[in-house]
Amino acid sequence: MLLLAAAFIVAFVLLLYMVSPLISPKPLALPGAHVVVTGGSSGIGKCIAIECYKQGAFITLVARDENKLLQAKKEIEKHSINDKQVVLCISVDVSQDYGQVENVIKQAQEKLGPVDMLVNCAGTSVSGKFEDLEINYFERLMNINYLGSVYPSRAVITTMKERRMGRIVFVSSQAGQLGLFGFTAYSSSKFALRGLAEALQMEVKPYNIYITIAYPPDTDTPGFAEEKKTKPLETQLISETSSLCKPEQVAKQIVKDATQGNFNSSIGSDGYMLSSLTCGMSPVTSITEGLQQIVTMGLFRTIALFYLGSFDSIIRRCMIQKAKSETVDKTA
Ligand SMILES: NC(=O)C1=CN([C@@H]2O[C@H](COP(=O)(O)OP(=O)(O)OC[C@H]3O[C@@H](n4cnc5c(N)ncnc54)[C@H](OP(=O)(O)O)[C@@H]3O)[C@@H](O)[C@H]2O)C=CC1
Ligand SMILES: CCCCCCCCCCCCCCCC(=O)[C@@H](N)CO
Repeated sequence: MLLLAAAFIVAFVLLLYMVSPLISPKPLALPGAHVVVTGGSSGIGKCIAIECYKQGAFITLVARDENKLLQAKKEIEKHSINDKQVVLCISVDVSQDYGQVENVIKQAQEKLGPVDMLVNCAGTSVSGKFEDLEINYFERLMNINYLGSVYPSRAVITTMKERRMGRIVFVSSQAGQLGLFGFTAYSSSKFALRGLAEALQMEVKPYNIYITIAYPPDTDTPGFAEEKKTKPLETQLISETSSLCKPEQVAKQIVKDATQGNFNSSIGSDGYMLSSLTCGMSPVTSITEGLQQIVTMGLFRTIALFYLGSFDSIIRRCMIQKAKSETVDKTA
């Protein structure tokens, strides 16, 4: 009986591997490709642009501040591998007006040809307790992190579908896989990207277009330095569970996953566990990935329960600490 079950499982796995070419996309060749990176003037976005440029791509950088854009352009151009490569800069706020964003994409396509890969990396974060966050932050983060990814994607999708090729990357966050203390506004805007990515992937897969959603942990960037200034202690302590990454490292992983057409892009062992644990109904891009999810889910849920327990105790300890220092203040 046991033997029969084992034989059945082996046959099943073999069958899966036989159909695997059907679900594994052909990698995108970066040499000569046109890659648009929003938020390409700083941090992770800039490193993604450098990584693509090093592999021979033509780059369009999109962000608001023109000086930062020019600075980044100079830095990226140091990594050229041939004298035909171009870095184009366009200044626009991706979160404001769809018409503006559509124009910018048109300009970029006129100069450097149709977009082969769009990386939506413009984004920002604010942390604080739900009742302390100014109410307009909830709108602002949705505008920048969510709509700021919808607009550029919407502007490139028709041409991608016509050409039967393309890649679109959304940069979410580990805080887009689990909601955590201090991130009521940020986490929701990053979770929204997951819904967008899944729905869009289902629509565009028959057109040979592949979507990647990346979930980086804390990454050492100018944006992160800014965020640290106002981060609640609880958020900081919980976030430290996951290690601090270098933007170059995160960028390399994202570019690799995007060119290969992987739906999920994560980094590190906690990134791997989180992605496996939260895979839900997201598409798989390889049989190995699917099998790993099936086998590890129960184990990772068990580990997750311990993490959740430790997060609760961090929050409780912070509360006690605060209460203590308040009574000291009163008696002083
Ligand atoms: N660093 C981290 O710890 C992590 C970051 N992430 C995500 O990665 C992405 C990049 O983060 P990071 O590199 O730290 O960020 P940075 O703050 O270093 O860079 C953000 C980039 O986005 C641009 N940008 C911001 N708002 C807009 C806008 N409205 N329109 C156009 N461009 C805009 C900025 O340029 P300008 O201001 O000139 O417009 C800049 O180029 C974000 O989406 C972030 O949420 C995810 C997980 C962890
Ligand atoms: C099996 C289960 C494993 C569980 C591991 C849990 C790890 C949780 C850490 C959450 C870190 C959130 C980082 C957000 C980074 C970010 O987006 C901001 N820095 C934006 O600037």
